[in-house]
Amino acid sequence: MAATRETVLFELQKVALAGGANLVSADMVRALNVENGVVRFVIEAPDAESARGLAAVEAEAERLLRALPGVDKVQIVTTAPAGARGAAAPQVTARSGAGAPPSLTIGRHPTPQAGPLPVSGVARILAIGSGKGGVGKSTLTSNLAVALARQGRRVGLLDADIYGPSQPRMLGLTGQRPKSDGQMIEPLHAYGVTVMSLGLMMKEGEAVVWRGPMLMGALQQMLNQVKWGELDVLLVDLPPGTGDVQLSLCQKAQVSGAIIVSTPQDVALIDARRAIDMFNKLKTPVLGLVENMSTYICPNCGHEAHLFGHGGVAAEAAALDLPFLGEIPLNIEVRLAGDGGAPVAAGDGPVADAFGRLAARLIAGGMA
Ligand SMILES: Nc1ncnc2c1ncn2[C@@H]1O[C@H](COP(=O)(O)OP(=O)(O)OP(=O)(O)O)[C@@H](O)[C@H]1O
Repeated sequence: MAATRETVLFELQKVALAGGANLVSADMVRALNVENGVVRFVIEAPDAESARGLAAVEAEAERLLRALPGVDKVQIVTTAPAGARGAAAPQVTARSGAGAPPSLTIGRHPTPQAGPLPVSGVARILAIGSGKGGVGKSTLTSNLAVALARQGRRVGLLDADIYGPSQPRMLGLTGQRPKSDGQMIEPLHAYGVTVMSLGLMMKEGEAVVWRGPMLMGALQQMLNQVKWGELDVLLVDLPPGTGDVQLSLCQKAQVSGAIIVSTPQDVALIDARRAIDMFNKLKTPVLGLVENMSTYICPNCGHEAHLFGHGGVAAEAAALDLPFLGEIPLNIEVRLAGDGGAPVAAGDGPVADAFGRLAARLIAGGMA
């Protein structure tokens, strides 16, 4: 029997932390990915000092997961957000991956730069963020990119979700490698979208263990050493939360705005608020909110249900005086299509239409 996200989370609930909480109840598990017998996730500690004290917790989590049937490999990265109490510098430690950056030229220290710069040939950069992991930010990014391309826009997608780069899989590019002449990288293309992902520069299953400055350098390279060509819009799929990548992107590139993805539950909305706060502090305009996993329509009987509630994100947008950009239904096709490397927005049907409407709204508003 294959391990699933649910069985993994069940095991992780058994990993106790000091003070009586566990890894799941303390909301420290990020970017959980269970695929082909490999379990990967990030433990996000509140600060570097706590991160250093989590070796026993990591070991216990690894022991429990390895005992699950169908699990061949477990990769855990422990991280603490930049600037958190006790963190002299952004900290990332890893159990696997041996600490070395990828052998390719990606992942170097940043070159000095006065302030945010435009990316040559790219008219707009849109950051797609979320406060919480697993709300469908990567799914939304790939499908929105495809929907925009279908409406005639020249679209690029940069997968900067270093903890769990999923765009190569979602866009059917697994196994393909971009070519590099040592100076510039030739991006890949899928469904009319120009694609680059840090995941494409790493060996399969390799955990990213770069520290803050290294990350900043890698992101700078992704922006400036990739042959993006002429683009109307470059979508950047950010990792969940409010960490180094968000900070680096907004410091290095002239980001036109951020779109925040959330599910309707209160707990996701609380985290979404944090993400909005961060973009405000970074002086990056928040262009609006999108509700994912909104209404569930039963494929058999057409009955509509609101598994995670409905309308929470629209209400939040109104409360924060931000535009509500649209909603994407919860639909099994979205997941199957993403897992199968053929985004649902590339086809026809109600979900593809929902992404089409979102794309049209952004184009009409001059955002894409
Ligand atoms: N509207 C939807 N309907 C059904 N399944 C969805 C929907 N949106 C996303 N999913 C599924 O939910 C899971 C998480 O989505 P995704 O990886 O896009 O989230 P994320 O926010 O990018 O997560 P991470 O924290 O890993 O970056 C995936 O299996 C995806 O296929």
